[in-house]
Amino acid sequence: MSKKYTGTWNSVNEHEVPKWYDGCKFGIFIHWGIYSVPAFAPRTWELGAVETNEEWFCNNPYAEWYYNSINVGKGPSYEHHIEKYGKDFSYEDFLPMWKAENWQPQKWAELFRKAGAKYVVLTTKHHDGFCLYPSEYTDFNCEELGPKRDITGELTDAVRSEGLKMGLYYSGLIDWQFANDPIFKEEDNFGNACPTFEYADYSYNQMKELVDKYHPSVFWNDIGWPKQSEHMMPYFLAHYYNVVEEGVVNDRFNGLYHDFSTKEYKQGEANRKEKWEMCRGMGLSFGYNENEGDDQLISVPDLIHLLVATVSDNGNLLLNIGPKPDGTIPAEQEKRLLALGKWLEINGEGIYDTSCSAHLPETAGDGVQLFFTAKEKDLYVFIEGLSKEENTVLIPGVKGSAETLDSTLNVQCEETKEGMKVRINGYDKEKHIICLKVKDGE
Ligand SMILES: C[C@@H]1N[C@H](CNC(=O)c2cc3ccccc3o2)[C@@H](O)[C@H](O)[C@@H]1O
Repeated sequence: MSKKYTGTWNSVNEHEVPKWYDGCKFGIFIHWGIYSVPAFAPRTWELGAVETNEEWFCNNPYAEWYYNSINVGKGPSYEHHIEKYGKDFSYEDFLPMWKAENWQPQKWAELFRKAGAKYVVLTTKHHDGFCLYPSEYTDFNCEELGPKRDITGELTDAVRSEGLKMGLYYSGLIDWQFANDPIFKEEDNFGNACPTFEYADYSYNQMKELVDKYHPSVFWNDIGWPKQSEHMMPYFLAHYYNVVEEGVVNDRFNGLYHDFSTKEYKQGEANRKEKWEMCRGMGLSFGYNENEGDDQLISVPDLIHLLVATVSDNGNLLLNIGPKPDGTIPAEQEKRLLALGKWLEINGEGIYDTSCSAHLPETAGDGVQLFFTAKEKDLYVFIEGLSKEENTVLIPGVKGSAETLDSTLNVQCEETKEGMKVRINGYDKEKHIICLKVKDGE
């Protein structure tokens, strides 16, 4: 019998992070919207690498911020818009160009499964206020306009038919249909956006209709929660957990509450003592950016490193894809998803359903890095930075014997007083990071 929550902080604070979320480790984020039509942003910085001041907002690398990037009236996106579309072409004029004519949600869901992802998070309403579902509270939605399909409903069905969990993203505190002054600095962004009770009611009702219509396993709120409805938060959470027993929420509700904390590119702190999630695009943008071709996206080795380093530190990786307006996924993004899936087919036992090991990451000499995960008493050792076919690596403080998850590798172990010395034969760089299993090694 599932617990019943009441609309009090005491009640909802009893909620625990469900095991499924911790065990999944890898999800797919999807930013798809009107902004996918212009698909333009300058390639500047990773969030968190520089101050989010006027220079950031006038050279925003996030293509999904196109509305604001032209609204600020200066910078590369503004100039691009004037040159390519002209001063009189509005953001909403892109809507008829978003046809999703080649969109096959089942193909997306199959690709996410092959990538080794276990959950998906789709933008249902980003900052531009356009809803990717038939909301009862606005006609500015994708059933009435643009694709003229229930994108959220169709993708939710496809994702669940492939055995993955479905999560929904909602821009809780920025909605340029309600407040569209150009944003030049953080304070405009988080503190003063949408300061009306009308918006607080609207967003509360939309968040509830998303829960009631789609029963999302993850409610991924962004930016913040309207101050005028902060007192309603326990009621929202109680309703969500009563309707979706396995539900989880992130930490972007004005710091009032979270099941898991988040990082975004270089912004945010991760504390391995609590569950956290890293989200980022494959380039510098979440929305599709035509300026980001194969050479500008994160490499496969760096992607595998990011997943291993995140999971070994008690995190999940929520990796974003930015689809094209016709509903196809850019080939350079698909290529990386399939490469990650191939690696996980061999090494996933050391990733999925593991917990943080007592062993901290460390270097093992010759540029070799070690990362650890655990599954009950078993220890998994990830070895990064091998370069030769034959390698000897010392794993400090680890006893017993190890087997490799990659059956094409040959591993011999020797116990020394410093730890386990392993000889690895058959390595090649296409294997990237390898994983050893040490029975009862944790
Ligand atoms: C997933 C991305 N989120 C961006 C907004 N980011 C945040 O609100 C944010 C980033 C962040 C990092 C650490 C802790 C909290 C945080 O909040 C949002 O502006 C982007 O367009 C994209 O949707």
